[in-house]
Amino acid sequence: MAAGKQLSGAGLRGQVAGKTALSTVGKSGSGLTYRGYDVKDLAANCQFEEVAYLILKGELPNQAELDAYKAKLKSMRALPQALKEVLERIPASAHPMDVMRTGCSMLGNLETEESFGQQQDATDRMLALFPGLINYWYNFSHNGKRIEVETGADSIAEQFLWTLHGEKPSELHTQVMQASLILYAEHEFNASTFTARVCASTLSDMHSCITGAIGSLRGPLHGGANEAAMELIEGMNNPEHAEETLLGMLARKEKIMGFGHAIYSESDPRNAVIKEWSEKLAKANGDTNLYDISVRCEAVMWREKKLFCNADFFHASAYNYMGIPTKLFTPIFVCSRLTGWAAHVMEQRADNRIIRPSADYIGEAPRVVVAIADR
Ligand SMILES: CC(=O)SCCNC(=O)CCNC(=O)[C@H](O)C(C)(C)COP(=O)(O)OP(=O)(O)OC[C@H]1O[C@@H](n2cnc3c(N)ncnc32)[C@H](O)[C@@H]1OP(=O)(O)O
Ligand SMILES: O=C([O-])CC(=O)C(=O)O
Repeated sequence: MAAGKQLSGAGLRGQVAGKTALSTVGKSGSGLTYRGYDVKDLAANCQFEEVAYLILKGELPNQAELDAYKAKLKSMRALPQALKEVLERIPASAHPMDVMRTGCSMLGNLETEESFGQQQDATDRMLALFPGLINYWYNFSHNGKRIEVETGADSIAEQFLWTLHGEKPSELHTQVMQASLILYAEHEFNASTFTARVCASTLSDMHSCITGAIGSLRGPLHGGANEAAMELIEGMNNPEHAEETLLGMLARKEKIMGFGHAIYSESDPRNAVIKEWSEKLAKANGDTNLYDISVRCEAVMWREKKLFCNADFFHASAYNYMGIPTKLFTPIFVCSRLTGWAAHVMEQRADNRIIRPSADYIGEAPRVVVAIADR
């Protein structure tokens, strides 16, 4: 269990709900490790596929294993025709997280996981296909274009940006996306992962577990916070306006998205990494205003409330600098957290008991049914 923050009360906070060998969160108030490796070390030295391999299989791959894994994923990018047809029927007004949820569920109809022996292949297929899935829908519904998802992209990071923008991304953008996917990959018993594990505990199939997890991640208190943070900062003209806006919101007791965390007490270790990339992108773009606004928000929130940026806050400006539409922010989180979700499903299956907690009853005392004519 994570330690560091006072954890008690509603929302199952502080209650151990199972065991995991996948990650530790907030052990010393701020740390995050995947299978024993510090997330900052991984983000500085690895590609996302190495980290996905680590989370799913237990160890970092050697070069030959990584090459084979990337080649496998590359060969699994094509979208089935029936899935394309479903995506083409979803309107442009739909939320992309609903598109992800439907796309994942449809894939489960077309390529059903028939036995647990197929769990790794089912996961790899989703890892390979999700970036193309969301960007196929986005380009078709917004620009009337049927894109080619079998690109020459070398990695999942490159594949996402390539299928979105229709061209090979810059080295800088690919690097940022690699880091971002690594930072979001795994986080112990967060709401969406716990959803996946509850579903897995009934011995359900992988696509059902992931579809449920996508629904949980969608909310603004969880993954949806990166989009909500963007909507907040894009309404701020400059750092002074940012300060004024936040003070007003705090006075009205409004929640500021992208700040605070259920487990961390001092800081979110992912923030420093994505903040640094956001600054680099700002400088490369020759316009640091959005970054400067974000930095001021961070200072005001700490000064006023001792609330720190979580992983989502500086992702907003970083993604925006890369020309990613705001409503696609949370689907990127899906493309990454899929690794953690699937690994938790596998871990749950390996030592399963159906998850079925109890409730304190607070309803009516026992009573008898009164005939309908007498009510
Ligand atoms: C990838 C992720 O999913 S990271 C999380 C993304 N979510 C967000 O950024 C949404 C904004 N943040 C929040 O809503 C919360 O901080 C959560 C949901 C992340 C954690 O919730 P909790 O564990 O219940 O928060 P916590 O117990 O630390 O809250 C303590 C107090 O700070 C307040 N608080 C916490 N976060 C914020 C915030 N972002 N803005 C304003 N006040 C806040 C709470 O309302 C609470 O006040 P109260 O005691 O008067 O009721
Ligand atoms: O752990 C949590 O509560 C939220 C989460 O998934 C994350 O921060 O990545």
